[in-house]
Amino acid sequence: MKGEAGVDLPEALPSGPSAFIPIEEILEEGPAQEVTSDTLLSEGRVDHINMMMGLHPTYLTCFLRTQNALLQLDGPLPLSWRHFIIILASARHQCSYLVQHHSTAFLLAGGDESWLRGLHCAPPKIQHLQTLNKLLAHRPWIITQEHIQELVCPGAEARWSLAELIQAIVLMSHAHSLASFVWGCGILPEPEQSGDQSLQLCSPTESCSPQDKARNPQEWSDAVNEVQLLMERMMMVQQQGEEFTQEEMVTRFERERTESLLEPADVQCSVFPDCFSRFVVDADFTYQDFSPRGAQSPPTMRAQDYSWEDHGFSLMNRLYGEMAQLLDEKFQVVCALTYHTMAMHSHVDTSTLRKAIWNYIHCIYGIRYDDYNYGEVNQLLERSLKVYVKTVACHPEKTTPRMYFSFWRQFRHSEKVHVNLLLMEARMQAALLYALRAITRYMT
Ligand SMILES: CC(C)C[C@H](N)C(=O)O
Repeated sequence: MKGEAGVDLPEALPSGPSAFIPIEEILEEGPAQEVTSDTLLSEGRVDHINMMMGLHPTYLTCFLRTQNALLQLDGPLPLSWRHFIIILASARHQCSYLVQHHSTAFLLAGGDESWLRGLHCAPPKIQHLQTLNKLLAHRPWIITQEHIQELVCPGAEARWSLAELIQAIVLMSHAHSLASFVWGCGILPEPEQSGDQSLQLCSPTESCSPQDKARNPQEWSDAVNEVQLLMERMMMVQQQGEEFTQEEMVTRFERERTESLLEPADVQCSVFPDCFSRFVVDADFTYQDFSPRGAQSPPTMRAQDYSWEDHGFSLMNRLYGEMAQLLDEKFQVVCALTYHTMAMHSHVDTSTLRKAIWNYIHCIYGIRYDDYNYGEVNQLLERSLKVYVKTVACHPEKTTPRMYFSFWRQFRHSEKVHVNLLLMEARMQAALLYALRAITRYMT
């Protein structure tokens, strides 16, 4: 940018709720008024996360209901503990927004200030959650009944009851997925958080101006054609009546899974700033892809062997009934969410596309649906979208503005936020399924 004297002026730092989405577009698109009136009054004000989710009010309502039940209603864990668990979980994804917000809430709930010096200052019982926190965040498929047993077995020092443990598990996976949302939407610190320099450094400060989006006529018409092409593919997928053998279906799943290994290569752990490392043990432990079909490849979880609807829900219902209902509703709402729009088009059936996104995330987490043809993922999700989805779901802290802007260049921001909702819920469900399966095995 040139000033009057032709001197280069620094671009203004992004302000508002998101580094990726101009505030005007959020206010324009979002039915902020409605949302602020009822749901948010209790919160006192609308924070950046809620403003973003407010682009999808139906979802926001059930999200807040769940979050409120988790953090404020009666439950086995003391309120301050719940905030502390969220801090531990969000630190794994270097999410300063959540660490800071819940540090304040922790103190307000009467938490002991010294715990904020680091995990080692918290009681051993909380420290013992570290392993599960780490696995839930990065490789939930490794969780076994032994991990559960170590925490709840009657002989264990500082033992967890199953009721407490299930609440802690929901809190951790809630925080991990919310960290994905924060990074995926480029959520900026709240005004009162900005003062803390050490945390500010860890937030997405780089932003892209709208000019970075396709603006010249050629690029624009390419973009329009891309949407057209995608819609044609969606129609094709819907009409395909072809039947494939089970073997072919498995091969297609494996192909997607293996190809996803080739996505973001730069996943080496960068420096872990101190504001997070004090809450994290074994910081180098991150998402590790399944090795391509071979010796150590962990077995796929087949959805018909363990699914939320048939297995996870009923176990959770026994151990933490209100939460099971709330989560179930949230999953249903997010899966059904549609405005029948695609960028500049309306009256479109987008179910195949939304399903492909959901199933792709489960595929990255090793969950396979027997009756789903993974060829559809390949036909409907362009490479830049896959890169973005995989990064936000597995390594959210590596999300860059470039990734956000490169996929679906002609779609609305609210549609990209919609992708993030699918992403965070699919991720949360995947992690919960593995944890619940381990509890089932422990109990039987
Ligand atoms: C994620 C988006 C493509 C969703 C689409 N706008 C719909 O309303 O269904």
